[in-house]
Amino acid sequence: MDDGIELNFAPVSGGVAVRRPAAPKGGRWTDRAKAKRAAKHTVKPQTRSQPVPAPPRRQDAPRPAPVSRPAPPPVTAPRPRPVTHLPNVDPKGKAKADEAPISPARSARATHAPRQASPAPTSSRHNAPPPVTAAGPSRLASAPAPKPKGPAAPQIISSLFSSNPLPKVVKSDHTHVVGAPSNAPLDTSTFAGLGLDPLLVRHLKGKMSVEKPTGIQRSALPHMLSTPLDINATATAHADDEDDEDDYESRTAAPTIKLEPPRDVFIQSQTGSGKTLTYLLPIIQTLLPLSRLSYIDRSVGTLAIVLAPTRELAQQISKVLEQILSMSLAGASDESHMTRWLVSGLLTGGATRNHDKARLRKGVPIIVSTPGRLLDHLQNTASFKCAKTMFLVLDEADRLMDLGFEETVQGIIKALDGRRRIEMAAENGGEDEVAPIMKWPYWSRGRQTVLCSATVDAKVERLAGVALKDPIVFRADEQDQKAAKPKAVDKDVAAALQEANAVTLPQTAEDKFTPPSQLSQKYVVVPTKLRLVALVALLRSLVSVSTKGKENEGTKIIVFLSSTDAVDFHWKLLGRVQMGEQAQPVEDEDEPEDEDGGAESADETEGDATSRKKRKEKATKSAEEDTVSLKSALFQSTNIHRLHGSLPLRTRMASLAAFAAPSESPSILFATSVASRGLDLPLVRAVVQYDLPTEGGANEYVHRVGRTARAGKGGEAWAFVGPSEVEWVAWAEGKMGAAESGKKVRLGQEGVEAVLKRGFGGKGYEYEARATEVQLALERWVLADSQNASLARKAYSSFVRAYSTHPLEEKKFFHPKSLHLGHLAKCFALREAPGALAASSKPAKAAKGTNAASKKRKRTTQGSDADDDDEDVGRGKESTARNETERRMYEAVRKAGRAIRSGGKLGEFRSGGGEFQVFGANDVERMARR
Ligand SMILES: Nc1ncnc2c1ncn2[C@@H]1O[C@H](COP(=O)(O)OP(=O)(O)OP(=O)(O)O)[C@@H](O)[C@H]1O
Repeated sequence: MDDGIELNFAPVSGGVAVRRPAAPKGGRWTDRAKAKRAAKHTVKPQTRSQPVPAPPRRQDAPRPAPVSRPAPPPVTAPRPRPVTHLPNVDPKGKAKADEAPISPARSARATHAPRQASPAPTSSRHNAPPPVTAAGPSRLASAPAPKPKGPAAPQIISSLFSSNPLPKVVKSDHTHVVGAPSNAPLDTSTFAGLGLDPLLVRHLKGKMSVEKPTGIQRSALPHMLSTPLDINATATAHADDEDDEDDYESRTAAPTIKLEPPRDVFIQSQTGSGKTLTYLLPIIQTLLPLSRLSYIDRSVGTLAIVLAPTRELAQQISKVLEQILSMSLAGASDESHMTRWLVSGLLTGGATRNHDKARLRKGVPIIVSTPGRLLDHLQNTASFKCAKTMFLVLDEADRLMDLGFEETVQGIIKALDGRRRIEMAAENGGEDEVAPIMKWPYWSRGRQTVLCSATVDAKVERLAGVALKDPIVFRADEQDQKAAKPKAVDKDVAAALQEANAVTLPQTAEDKFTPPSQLSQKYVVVPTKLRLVALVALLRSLVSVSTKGKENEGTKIIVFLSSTDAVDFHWKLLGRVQMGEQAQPVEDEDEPEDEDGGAESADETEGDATSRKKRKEKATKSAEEDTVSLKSALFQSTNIHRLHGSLPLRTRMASLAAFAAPSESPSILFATSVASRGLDLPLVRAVVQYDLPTEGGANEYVHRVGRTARAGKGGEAWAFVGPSEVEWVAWAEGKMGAAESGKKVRLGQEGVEAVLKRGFGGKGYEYEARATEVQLALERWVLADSQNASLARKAYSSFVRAYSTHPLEEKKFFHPKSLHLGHLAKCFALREAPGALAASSKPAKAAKGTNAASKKRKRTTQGSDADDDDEDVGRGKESTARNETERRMYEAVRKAGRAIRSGGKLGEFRSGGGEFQVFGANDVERMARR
């Protein structure tokens, strides 16, 4: 039957890989043949039109149970024709009417009357599954939960939409307003007026399009630029010695210059307000004049260190630094020659230490580093010269604390102090014993520590206490400047605070976490089982926003998830899913033997087969790890990227670079909180918090939304909120402070129905059929391959685990007991909750368990078909069941359509019927509560 539907999906690409395994060379031919086979399996075609028949050897000697792979789908099973066309969404978010697809299910939907509000409880994480079904509610109440295992057990799945109304937008007395940009450059001052060197002013304007300072720059720069090195005094000292025959002698004889040590600085300002330039410009301006001194070169060692909590952030800061350091030195007011000794270096975990050491030996005047790697070099690299360090910057202080770097930072400070003492002592005496060294004239200037954070909490104050001495506090706000400028605290108070090892910042409204005023913050209340399709719908409408006329400004969106497993899963799922007739047939795990390998495989033992399988899995994993972008059939010409801390460094960096690169096409980045702090990704138009932060509360929320609406630009933030989590919204609003005093931060609610309609288009309730088709396609993808299924289960388990780690204060919104595990499975494209959840849903203890304990757990769960390590068990049965289930589900949807039509009048629509409203999750829920 042809329903006249045409395909309109972006072709699915195999993804862009960073590197592919090289073709094997040399060695025995058998080794080469094996390697070739492994490589072939690595890059596997995504679909096959027909299952490949198993080799005869396997037919003769069938493998012992358990069955480790699904049987191919029954060829004769009547498969309803799926919707193969999702209309594109126009910039206003409406699907074009003439593109509206037609399918039996959909045409039924298109004619039904609006649904009545049902008195039945709304489907939510709190509530039991909706009881109203075509087959009657009694079935739900009385039917025992189906057993997940065994060929005879029918796989029971739920339809997405029930007769219960979707959560409505709640009318509120307060309005959500988008204000004037609060982190934009100001028109009222100039960099030159703040005391910035004309060379830097020219470079900022000409090469970086930075013309006017932002609020925090205007506030902090005058103080931070006010303690220049007295180069003339040094130069004079040397000029006096000019006649010295031995220049080296004159260098060692340089006088010590008395300098007022600059006060430490605490910079607190909104995300995207330009804190990076606020501390980098003074460092460069202070060190730049040293370029005029002929005896200064890289061998002077390190003079400034910037610490950032993550590799991505360190790399980003290093890039900004390089950009500034690349400025032209010609045309300086003082005509004396300047040398290019001021270079920067990046030290992060993941890079080779030997490479770092070689650079450190040469000397790196400005270092950007992650804390662990820096401390490592301080402790183990003798050639690391850092005694003269004049600046230490702790960027993203709150993240440094969250990631547990307090002790590392303390260690770094101690090590720097130690090196400084030793070198000063060596200069002051012992010239006879050791080789004479250059005398450093700036010891008296000391080391200035700068601490930056967009948000301040008790942990940050503690770090400030550890790292800062008598700090001066800078904020973008005028009022705060006044309070902070003279002296943050008087001497006695400072002494007391120092003793207490804490710095207390002046209490103002700013102590609340302040998001940029121009940011449009929205939330949508989504029933758990609709989460995945609602995400697809939202992303479809966001990427469809036209960026015509703006060259290389394709929309960029970041989606935050709670675990690395969830990131991997959603990236792969949405990047690889295929729609309609393209949909994935079940993959036959057993590849036909390669001709070359035939002779060898005749002797192959079970052990060989196992190791071959392992090799194959390893090769696949490695190729997967290297892939940085995928193209999805769900979002036209959109690149999909991912970022999390478990990816190899090269993939993390490549993913980030690919996402950040200017491009015509839209891009989506699935990320964990690793992307929440400090990352400055241009053109991020929207941030979607699909999983609300499990750590860091409102603070983390503000950092995440701060990835958009930067430096005065607009942006929107979306939060997915479960029906049982709605009170979180008011709580989060209460934690945030508005940039303009007297105002409150409000999140505006958008209806889930509106989101679905915008994303899937169509008239009336057509979006339901389209959402259902998308859901089924996603579920098919999961079931098509054991690795996909494993990924889905892991993501599911990790979600539950992460969910239970919400801090006590937030437990009232995010209690694991309120999770409806059956519905939750749906949003991981699983048709039922994985049985292993009983073990994995006691997260706190299980996750913290010892290795031995986890090994024991693994052992005890072996053989269970839900265990990740043993996922293949029973897959064949599962596969057969899924096809049968899918067929029945389509049939039920069709029947609903027929019933509506046959009455000759519009009937009340009930999506799905009978079994499709029944969930098999009760048992699992009970297990999870144990
Ligand atoms: N004066 C300025 N004029 C225009 N753009 C600026 C100015 N200062 C900084 N920017 C730009 O604003 C963006 C955000 O800057 P930056 O990353 O330093 O913000 P931040 O305050 O450190 O944010 P976060 O707290 O999120 O780390 C960058 O792209 C930067 O180039």
